[in-house]
Amino acid sequence: MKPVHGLLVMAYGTPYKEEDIERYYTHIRHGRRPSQEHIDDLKARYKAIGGISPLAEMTKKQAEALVNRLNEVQDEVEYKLYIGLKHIEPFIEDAVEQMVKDGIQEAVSIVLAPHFSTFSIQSYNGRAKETADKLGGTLKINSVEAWYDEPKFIEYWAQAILKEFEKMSEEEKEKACVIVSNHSLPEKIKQVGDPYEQQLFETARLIQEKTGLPNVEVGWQSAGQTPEPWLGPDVQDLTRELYEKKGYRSFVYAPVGFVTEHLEVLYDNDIECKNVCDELGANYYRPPMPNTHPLFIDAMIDAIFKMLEK
Ligand SMILES: CC1=C(CCC(=O)O)c2cc3nc(cc4[nH]c(cc5[nH]c(cc1n2)c(C)c5CCC(=O)O)c(CCC(=O)O)c4C)C(CCC(=O)O)=C3C
Ligand SMILES: [Fe+2]
Repeated sequence: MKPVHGLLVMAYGTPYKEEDIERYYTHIRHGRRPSQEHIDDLKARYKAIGGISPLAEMTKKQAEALVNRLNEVQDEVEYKLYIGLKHIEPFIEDAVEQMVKDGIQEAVSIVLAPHFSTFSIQSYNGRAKETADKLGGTLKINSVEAWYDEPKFIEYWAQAILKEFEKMSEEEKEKACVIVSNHSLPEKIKQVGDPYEQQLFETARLIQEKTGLPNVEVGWQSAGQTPEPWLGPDVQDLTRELYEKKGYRSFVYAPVGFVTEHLEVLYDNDIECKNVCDELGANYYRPPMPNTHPLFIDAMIDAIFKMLEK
């Protein structure tokens, strides 16, 4: 009999129905209830993308694709899937507790976000390990930290971006640029040597190398509503600036820090960035997100094996 190990797949989580929005937002704000105005604003954004986000469903599909593939490509261990979410049930703690209850002694964990940050990946992995320790330390979790430079991940985006360029005439291509982006974070992360910003630059560099496209820019999106400075330039401001200063007339948005068509992509890119393009009279393109694309699933599989071999 093969030993059974856990595969802990962690993701952000999303409200399952409208009534969940308030407690979900409160959890994101570390238990501080957002103002009614902020809640109404968030409700309106979910409404604008069709009521709820496809994220819950897609996280499940991605996690299932990952465990199936992991059990297909190796024969030594039987991996059992556990899903743990950051801001809604099943929480990361629930998933780890279930693994311990099931008698799992070893697990691999991966977050469905490519870039490491103390704000994101570190807090996911930290919560998982703390829970395992609290429950007696019988469960060892080996965590993948980042996979922003995995060749198959870059290949996915390169192919997806080039497919958008195929829709353009030669003339349009000359005035087109790619905007590679990730979720903004407070600028103060740089003071603790957080690699988040550099990792996005590296993803963009690798995509540029793979596609051979001349115009690749980096931006940040979906910044929070606080007075402190956030990483910039914001993708909307950047679009205006590139239109004016570099004369670009077509924009291909690649929000590579995300892996699914969810709120930040369907609203912040497909509505807000599209509005800026419409206003400028520029063309808007946004390739499909990785979702369960085999190249994407295999990129995470490669990251898991590299981590286990270390
Ligand atoms: C780094 C990062 C990622 C990427 C890495 C990862 O995936 O972990 C990410 C992803 C996501 N963020 C998401 C949703 C939200 N994030 C918020 C707010 C915030 N995110 C932050 C950071 C991140 N977030 C921060 C520092 C805040 C401000 C908190 C504050 O106010 O102090 C808010 C509050 C309202 C607003 O600000 O828009 C919402 C609704 C969804 C789900 C979308 C859906 O449901 O489809 C996803 C995938
Ligand atoms: Fe967020």
